[in-house]
Amino acid sequence: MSIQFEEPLAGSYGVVDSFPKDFGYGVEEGDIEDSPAPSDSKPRILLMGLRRSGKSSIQKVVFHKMSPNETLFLESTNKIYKDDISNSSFVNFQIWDFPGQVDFFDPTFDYEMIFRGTGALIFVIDAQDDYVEALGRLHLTVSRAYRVNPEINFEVFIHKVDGLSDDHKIETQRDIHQRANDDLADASLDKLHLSFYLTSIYDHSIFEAFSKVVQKLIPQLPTLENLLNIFISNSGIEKAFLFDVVSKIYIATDSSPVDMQSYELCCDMIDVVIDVSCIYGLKEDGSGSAYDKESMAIIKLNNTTVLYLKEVTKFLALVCILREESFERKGLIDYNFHCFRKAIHEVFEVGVSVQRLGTLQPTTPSLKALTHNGTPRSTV
Ligand SMILES: Nc1nc2c(ncn2[C@@H]2O[C@H](COP(=O)(O)OP(=O)(O)OP(=O)(O)O)[C@@H](O)[C@H]2O)c(=O)[nH]1
Repeated sequence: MSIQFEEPLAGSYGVVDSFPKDFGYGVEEGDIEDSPAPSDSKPRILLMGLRRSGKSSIQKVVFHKMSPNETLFLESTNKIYKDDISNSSFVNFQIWDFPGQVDFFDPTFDYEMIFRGTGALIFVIDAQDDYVEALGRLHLTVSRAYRVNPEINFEVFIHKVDGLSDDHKIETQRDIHQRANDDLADASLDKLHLSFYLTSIYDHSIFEAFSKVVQKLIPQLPTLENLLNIFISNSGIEKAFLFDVVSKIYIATDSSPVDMQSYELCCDMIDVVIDVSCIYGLKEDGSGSAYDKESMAIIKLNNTTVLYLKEVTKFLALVCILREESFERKGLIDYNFHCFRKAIHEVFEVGVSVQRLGTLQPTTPSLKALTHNGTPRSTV
């Protein structure tokens, strides 16, 4: 495997650990609050579930580069933990990690206000534990939330599946799916749609699941998908992902199916590029950024596959997989990329200026007027 980095590499040696975990991408350290401030207008993703189901671990691993083993030492959350993920002009949301024992009957817990501004509610179920109690909690939570705000996307993470065999995973998913939907049908809540994902922090499944949750909250998704389709079909590329570099969640991909291996390969490429850049790319005094306008890398694998990464915006990178033969027309690919990048910037600029005009606030109601594939739907 030959690796060709075109990142300007300064001669300094740094230590990866010295690299700030959020590397200046605007992710603020979370603040701990007793009660949420009503002025919070950013769309919210809520992480709920029983104690020790893995909520804080998910948040730390996906958004703060914590290694899965370190989560063993996480202490139990006993207040709502708000994490501002302002990592791009349109993926601009907050994650609220709830303590396991949220009590809906506690008068100080203003769940109506919380659910009203929520884009997605992720309910985490520990698949290695007996999940009967979790299912009861799931039903109580989603039915309450749905009554307050029927536009919330309800996402169920069947979590910690690393401990289960493949057969057991499928059986657990089927069983949880069946029981949760039966409970909803009994309560005449058939319109409430739950999406299920099998997840673990020990592999890429948690990033994949989070990618899908976030994509549903991006109004520009159909435009991004279209741009990616046009780009790959004119450049002989097999698969392209638009990645949020900090979290490694992909905010869009072309419309060909995603296979887990390609996604993992692209995630690994981001890790390699950022790590090498941190060690060799920063200035001697440690200043500079591991990811900037000049960031790009080409990795040729021994199976005639080429990986191609380029900076799109401060937060986003395009990562593509293509055959060696197609890469012979690198000039064409670079030119098409230039046009693609320009188009993406225009999409963002329009988004920002529309927000400035006040016609589209990044609040849940406008985000919710979308179907799962991002196309507009009439509100219920
Ligand atoms: N095997 C396995 N263990 C996990 C996974 N995710 C989290 N854990 C472990 O589950 C335990 C509880 O994780 P937390 O993230 O603290 O759980 P929590 O839901 O935030 O707990 P509370 O703060 O008490 O509500 C930790 O020991 C984690 O290491 C996973 O995907 N697989």
